[in-house]
Amino acid sequence: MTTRTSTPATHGLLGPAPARCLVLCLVSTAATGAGLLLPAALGRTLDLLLAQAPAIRWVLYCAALVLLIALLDAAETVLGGTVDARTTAWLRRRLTGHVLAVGPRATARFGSGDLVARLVGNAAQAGTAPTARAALLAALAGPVGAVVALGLVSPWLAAVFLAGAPVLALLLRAFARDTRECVTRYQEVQGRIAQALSEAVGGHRTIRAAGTEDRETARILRPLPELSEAGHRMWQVQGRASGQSVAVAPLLQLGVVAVAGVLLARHRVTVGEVLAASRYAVLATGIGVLVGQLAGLARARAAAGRLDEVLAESPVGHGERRLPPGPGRLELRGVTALRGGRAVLDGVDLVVPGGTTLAVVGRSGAGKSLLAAVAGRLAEPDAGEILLDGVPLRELTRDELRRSIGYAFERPALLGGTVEEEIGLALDSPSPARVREAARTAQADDFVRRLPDGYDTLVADAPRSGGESQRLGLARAFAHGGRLLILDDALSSLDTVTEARIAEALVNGGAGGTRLLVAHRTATAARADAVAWLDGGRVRAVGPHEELWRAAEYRAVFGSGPEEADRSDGGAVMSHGSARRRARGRRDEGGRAP
Ligand SMILES: Nc1ncnc2c1ncn2[C@@H]1O[C@H](COP(=O)(O)OP(=O)(O)OP(=O)(O)O)[C@@H](O)[C@H]1O
Repeated sequence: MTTRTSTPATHGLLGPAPARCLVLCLVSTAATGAGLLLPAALGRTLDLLLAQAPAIRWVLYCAALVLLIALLDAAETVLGGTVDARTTAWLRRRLTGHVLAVGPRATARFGSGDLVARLVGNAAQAGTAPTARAALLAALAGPVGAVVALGLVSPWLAAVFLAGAPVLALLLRAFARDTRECVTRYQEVQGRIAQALSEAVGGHRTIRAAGTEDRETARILRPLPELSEAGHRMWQVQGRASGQSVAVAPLLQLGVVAVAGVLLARHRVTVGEVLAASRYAVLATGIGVLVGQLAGLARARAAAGRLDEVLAESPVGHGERRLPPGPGRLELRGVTALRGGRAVLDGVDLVVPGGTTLAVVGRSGAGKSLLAAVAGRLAEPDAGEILLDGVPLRELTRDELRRSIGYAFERPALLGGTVEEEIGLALDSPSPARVREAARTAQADDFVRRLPDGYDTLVADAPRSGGESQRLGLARAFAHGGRLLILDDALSSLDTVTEARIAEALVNGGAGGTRLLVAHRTATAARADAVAWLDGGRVRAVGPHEELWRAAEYRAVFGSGPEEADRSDGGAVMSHGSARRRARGRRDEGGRAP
């Protein structure tokens, strides 16, 4: 079985565009190098001018260096921007693909709002990591080069600086640690706010209906004080580091210049070298630049850490096998699925012969939807096996699995594009004829034709009721045409006439293959070849609906009391064969509950 392993979001030190990042490092370091040459050139020029020697060449050198620094800075800005953009795009692509490969587990663990915050905000921050590293490298090269240059002017000058350097190093270390802590907290609180906001946006009708807008606003923004505290702490840490550096750096610069003055008095250095030394002392103590770069890197690394948490969720693995030719026989062997610490499905054994329809019924919470999810590998069982035509689903390739099993849900997600594209979503090259045929089977053709642009109407511009959305979802499942079709309560919003027509088309082969229907209506159960009665996560009985109907507890699943059962013997309680015949002749009765 193949599983993808996750590599960190930061993708090594150079990110996903290593060549560009390397060029950026070189350009940044070259700019720093040019900045280091400038004081030496200025000192030399000053010495020549003081000695009234020809200095034009050195003046030109200085001008060329200034021009070079400006050009390198510009190149650094452009390269940095493109590396940031490419890295961010790469991270977003990778994260999006990973979240979809992990499936509902990712949303269950992080929440959709928090995931969006990570994909949008944190990916952009983490995308700056390679440039932040390059900038820090160049920023470090400045002080290191400046100390070397001081040593070249006079070892005494370097010694003065190095005596005070440990204090600066300690300051930077404490700053990096504190910044990482508060930035991580800040981003985590932002994620919580995003999560609460996404819940509120999803439930805005409920909030409006309950008139709890103010309470909801307060709930979304409840973490604001925490966010503010983390933000203030961030500024405090930065301010303290800058303040301390302001106190320490000038003392070191003063020390260097004082020693340079003494050396000048003893004719050990020239006036130009004193000028150069004073500039190198400023460069060597350039902690302010380092503070900024370190803060940027801390933000990027904290954000990358949040992306790594998502990447650590392992995606669903798939096998290498394909299905042999077959009718679509579905078999569940000892399937157990635990949710919230309890067995929602408990040792389920079930066989759906190829080409037949099985209705799954049971009280609310009996585990029907989980069974439907597990049967098509939208969810994983904790024990047991699910086989399609004798092959365990987990051994199938992803494409084979999705090609073979179609789904329709109670509330289908319509993902954008036109109605035509939506119905043909699962097909590589959906033909208009197939899309229209599926829409007709799903009783969706009429209302789609009435849309402003018919099948070319954008889903977002297609006003539709819950039942119409359900029919589009059904059309999508019918167009799919796999050997197994799973309908999880996908007829629940339809009027009884429409439901009867679709159910009729389903069981009479309009959709082909084997069908597993989660059903709440007796009429649907009556049409199926067999019914699996699920009770507390176990299969209580499997048989034709009219046989099961004799049990009062089975009738109670549909909310039918004994009197209703007595009245029902000419209604939905009939052999599935007779149900089909009746449905064909008197479709308007198809959905009537007994
Ligand atoms: N991720 C989960 N964590 C905890 N419990 C869960 C989870 N998913 C499902 N359950 C529980 O499993 C039980 C079965 O859920 P399921 O949706 O399969 O029921 P159902 O039979 O389809 O119900 P209904 O007819 O109301 O749709 C429920 O009690 C539900 O709360």
